[in-house]
Amino acid sequence: MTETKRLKKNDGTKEAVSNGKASQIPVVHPRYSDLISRVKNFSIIESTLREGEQFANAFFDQETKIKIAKALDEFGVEYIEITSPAASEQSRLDCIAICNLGLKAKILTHVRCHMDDARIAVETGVDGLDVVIGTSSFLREFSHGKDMDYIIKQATEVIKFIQSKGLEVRFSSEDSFRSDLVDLLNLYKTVDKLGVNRVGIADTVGCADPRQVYELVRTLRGVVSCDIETHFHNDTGCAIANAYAALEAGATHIDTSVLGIGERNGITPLGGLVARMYTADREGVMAKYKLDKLRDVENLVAEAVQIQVPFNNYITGYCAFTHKAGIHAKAILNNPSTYEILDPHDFGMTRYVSIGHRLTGWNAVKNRAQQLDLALSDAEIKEVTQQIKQLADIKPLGVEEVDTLLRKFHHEKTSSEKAEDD
Ligand SMILES: CC(=O)SCCNC(=O)CCNC(=O)[C@H](O)C(C)(C)COP(=O)(O)OP(=O)(O)OC[C@H]1O[C@@H](n2cnc3c(N)ncnc32)[C@H](O)[C@@H]1OP(=O)(O)O
Ligand SMILES: O=C(O)CCC(=O)C(=O)O
Ligand SMILES: [Zn+2]
Repeated sequence: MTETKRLKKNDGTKEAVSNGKASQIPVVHPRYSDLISRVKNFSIIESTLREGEQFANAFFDQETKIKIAKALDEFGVEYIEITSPAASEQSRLDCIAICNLGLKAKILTHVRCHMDDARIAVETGVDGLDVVIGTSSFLREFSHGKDMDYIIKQATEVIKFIQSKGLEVRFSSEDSFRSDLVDLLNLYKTVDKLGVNRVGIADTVGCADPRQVYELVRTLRGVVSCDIETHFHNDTGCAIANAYAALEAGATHIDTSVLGIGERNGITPLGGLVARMYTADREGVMAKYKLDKLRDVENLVAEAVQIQVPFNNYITGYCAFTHKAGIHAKAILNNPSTYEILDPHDFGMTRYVSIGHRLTGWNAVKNRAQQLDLALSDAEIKEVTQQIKQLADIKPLGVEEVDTLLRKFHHEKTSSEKAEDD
């Protein structure tokens, strides 16, 4: 495997070169440039320590929670959301411990729309409470059994109580996309008038698509004056696209978790959201977040919940910046922007051009020979490429095997040239 070395200038792109590593990032503008878009001005509510604790494998002891909270803070997320202190005594103690860390990120806890939970939560030292209650007919009937009038009454009491403690309050409807729109807007209008900091929309079952998200958030944007938080489950693979659509429509806050962990198959992953937002506003995202810390926080969480970082993970997956086919390899070696929208170096990652397989082309082999300082003509490189392909038709070769073959080939060529000269 080989780091790219050669560069060619390509007009119309920005070029940055260091140690043979080139990045030519095309300037990609968000599709919607209208004034309500918050694509360039959003905050992350990082919920690994709340939604993430709902992941099947998650058991976070206090030490682990603290490590994760510190790593998220270091990365630069604006908010860290933690499990309700009403869940258990240890959850309450952990909540207090995290509040006492003095992190830059604001600490929120997530509670049912219930005075019992709110009373416990306001005593923990959090900066704010994320209050939630189901509004779809499914949840009204089968979860809490309350009608909309009751929800409004309960919400009013809980919100006023939290405000009386001087804390930030967000009010959210669970299962928003299967809730009645009139009910929903009526509820949000009421809580907006009460002066909540944010209202939240949650795609609790992962049923929404980006167009539905855009329409609902845009409608809501016209109805409330407070900030709008959004939360997307990934059951049907739309969690990142939905988050982006929400921002385009004027949402201000996006919920994430590291590697997307959460109930069932989880929510918008932090890394995936960052990848998406970077393509829309590279400078803004690089200024807000320490992108080279992403891998550390993902490794930390992966270890804590005993999973592997998926091979195709956004940014940090082991092959996220590996280029294999000959056509790709040639172009990448000339200009990485040909097949990369993310510059690996911005994330502390490295690009690889994989050789030693039957899809290898002579340009990639030439690059490797140059790295090994083996002077070979183009014709010779093409000859040895055929040898590599023949062997790789039987089984792929490791980089060491390719190197050995190249060295041997070079040695034979130079020895025979020398013999001819003598
Ligand atoms: C979509 C989401 O992810 S929302 C966040 C989910 N998070 C959690 O559930 C946090 C962890 N949960 C827990 O530890 C427990 O469920 C607790 C402490 C919150 C409640 O525990 P229990 O009192 O034993 O109740 P249980 O979990 O069986 O049922 C939930 C109760 O909350 C009620 N409820 C459910 N949602 C809400 C809500 N948003 N607001 C108010 N009450 C609610 C239900 O009606 C039920 O009440 P019941 O005791 O009268 O039947
Ligand atoms: O509080 C919220 O907005 C979201 C709650 C939640 O996890 C969900 O609805 O999936
Ligand atoms: Zn959720």
